[in-house]
Amino acid sequence: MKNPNDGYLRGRLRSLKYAFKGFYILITTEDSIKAQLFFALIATILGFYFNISDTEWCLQFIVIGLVLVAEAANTAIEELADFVHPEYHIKIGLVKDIAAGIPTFAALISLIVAGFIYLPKILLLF
Ligand SMILES: Nc1ncnc2c1ncn2[C@@H]1O[C@H](COP(=O)(O)OP(=O)(O)OP(=O)(O)O)[C@@H](O)[C@H]1O
Repeated sequence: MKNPNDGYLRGRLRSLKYAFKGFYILITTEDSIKAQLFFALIATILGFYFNISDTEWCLQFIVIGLVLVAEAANTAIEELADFVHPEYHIKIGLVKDIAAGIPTFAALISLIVAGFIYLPKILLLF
């Protein structure tokens, strides 16, 4: 929340503090984020193993970021939905289903990118 006594710089620093607080909450408490960080680690190991190019590293990090951002957005929407309406409601169900679609989009795109990067390299092994 905005503090009216804050100047511009102090306001920005306060926002940054809250942003890192959210980041810390996500990486320490959210199982879906932890799972995606684990997959990111596996992808990084694969990247070194197959010696992927600089462009492929960039694409890989972009889709890892996309998936993590999507999971974070899904988490925030779920938290808000549970707070606004903890009881069963068909609209809350719809909101949560749509929110769950966000990381699904990102995951499907990341699978396609992974296919482009790794399939040719894996096929060369046989
Ligand atoms: N309050 C509610 N009202 C109606 N349907 C709900 C409600 N809460 C959850 N649901 C339904 O159950 C599904 C799963 O909800 P939940 O909150 O458990 O999400 P999740 O993806 O399993 O959560 P998490 O990411 O924490 O594992 C939702 O997508 C929705 O269809």
